[in-house]
Amino acid sequence: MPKVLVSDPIDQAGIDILSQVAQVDVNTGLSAAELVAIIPDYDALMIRSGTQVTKEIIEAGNLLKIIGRAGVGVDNVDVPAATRKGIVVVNSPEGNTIAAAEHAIAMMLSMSRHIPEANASVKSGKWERNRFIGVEVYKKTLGIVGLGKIGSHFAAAAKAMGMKLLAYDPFISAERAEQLGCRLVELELLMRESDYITLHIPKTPETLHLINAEVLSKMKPTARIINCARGGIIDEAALAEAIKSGKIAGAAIDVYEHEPLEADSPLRTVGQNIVLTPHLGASTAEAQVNVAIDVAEQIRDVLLGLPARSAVNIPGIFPDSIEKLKPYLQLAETLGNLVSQLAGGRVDYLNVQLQGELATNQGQPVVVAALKGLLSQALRERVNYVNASIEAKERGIRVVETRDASIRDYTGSLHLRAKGTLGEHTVTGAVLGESEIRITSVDDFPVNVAPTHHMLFTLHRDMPGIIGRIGSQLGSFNVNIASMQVGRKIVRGDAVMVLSLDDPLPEGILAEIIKVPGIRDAYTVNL
Ligand SMILES: NC(=O)c1ccc[n+]([C@@H]2O[C@H](COP(=O)([O-])OP(=O)(O)OC[C@H]3O[C@@H](n4cnc5c(N)ncnc54)[C@H](O)[C@@H]3O)[C@@H](O)[C@H]2O)c1
Ligand SMILES: O=C(O)[C@H](O)COP(=O)(O)O
Repeated sequence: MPKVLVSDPIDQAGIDILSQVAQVDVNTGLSAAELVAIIPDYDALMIRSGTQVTKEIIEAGNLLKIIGRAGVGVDNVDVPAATRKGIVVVNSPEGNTIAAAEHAIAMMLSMSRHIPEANASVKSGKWERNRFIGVEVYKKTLGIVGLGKIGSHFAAAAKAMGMKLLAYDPFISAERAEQLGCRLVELELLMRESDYITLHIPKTPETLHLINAEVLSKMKPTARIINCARGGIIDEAALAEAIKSGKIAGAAIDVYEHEPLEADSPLRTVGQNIVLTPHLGASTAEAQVNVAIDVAEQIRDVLLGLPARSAVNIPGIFPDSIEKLKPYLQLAETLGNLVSQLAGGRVDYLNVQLQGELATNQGQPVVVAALKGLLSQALRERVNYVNASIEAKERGIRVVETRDASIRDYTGSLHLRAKGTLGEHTVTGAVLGESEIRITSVDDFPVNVAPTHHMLFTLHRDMPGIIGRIGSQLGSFNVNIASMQVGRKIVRGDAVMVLSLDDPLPEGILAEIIKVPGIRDAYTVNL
């Protein structure tokens, strides 16, 4: 039974799903060294934002197949290191969207009406009505930085509260922003014109300290900023200084550059114009059930050998297309493996052509599958859908994807051309019915054969007696032929022979086959 380590608090709903297929160990609060020590025993790791999944932990995880982040942000996972090791990283992109947006809205209103201090004041026995005069958000301008899932939900609620909306998001079209009632502007204008600024962007090298002293200095002295996205997007020292010096009116912060927030953080000294919560954006009962189920299901699927629907490091495989593409991924992998053996291993060029109906599909997953097959002879089980592209790049394989929807020999077909130490070779394949894979051409000679474990391909002159001679040769080595097919373009010209064998070809027999008169070349292939 596979083993799953759960190293952050996860809702029981997720544990129950995992327990059906794995031994689940919940062990929270581990140090990095403790994790490095125990991770070699585990096939999967399930986390929230509390566990820093470093390169050292990933490298120690020799059985690890998947890291599941029960939430959105994967900035606490060294994703490149996981990709390199072929470990799929999944998250729950939508499970806590509403929770995070509602928390940001709550932070905006709390800060505007001094709710945290008023609450503390009443609980301490006071009745200070004049001390807590707030401001309204109605008719104020809200600047949303990052108009993705959470930013969009905030926009809808803010619009309903009568706010005017600006948005900065270089990856969103003006039309989309308009649909959400936002005017898309540059960051500087947003900082200058907004009364409230709310951040909903990922933490990346580009967004680290995006909101620094200079950017804060553009804000109105009456403006307030909310960060329920990620710590580190705002420079905390600069923020504390801007509020203390009256350059801006206040801030509401849920996330910090270092979590838990250090005891001596400058943010703790700002006083009443800042509202701080301990990373509670996703902490609702509903969101925790959503993310736990979402990620546990993906871990379960990957442990069962099925694809994950929200993998962050498998390029371009979208959940709704996985089912439809599955037989073509298998076809691409088989053809990649076949063409690499025909081309003699060390391939330096691969062209993947999607033909017919397949040409209208996402190409990237098919290309990745072809690369996985291509590299499988060299890397065996070390190559998978996660690291195939990186491994190919590192080996200097030039990969070109082309499409030709006009080729209609089959509903959809795939043509691979590879150049390696044995020259350039091509193979084509198609899927018949639901999932039957066929090799439909080899070096542009038409055939129609199902791939099998042990195969022999020959290039020969189409002349009488040659098939018999090959059959006798194989017979003399006690190799049984399961099926045989010849493909030719013209009578008595060149032809290919494709034989499926029940046994692997013994050492030395290929050299004998090549000696048969009329045989130009012969290749053994193990799929
Ligand atoms: N506080 C919490 O507990 C909590 C909960 C959930 C999510 N989050 C965080 O909220 C953030 C947003 O999550 P989401 O689900 O809306 O993500 P999302 O991917 O749907 O949206 C992010 C948006 O940011 C935009 N963006 C990326 N780089 C940008 C840049 N440099 N400048 C401006 N815009 C940029 C993207 O185009 C996208 O539209 C993430 O950082 C996530 O980790 C925090
Ligand atoms: O990115 C997220 O999903 C949030 O930051 C939530 O983090 P958490 O799971 O640790 O609450």
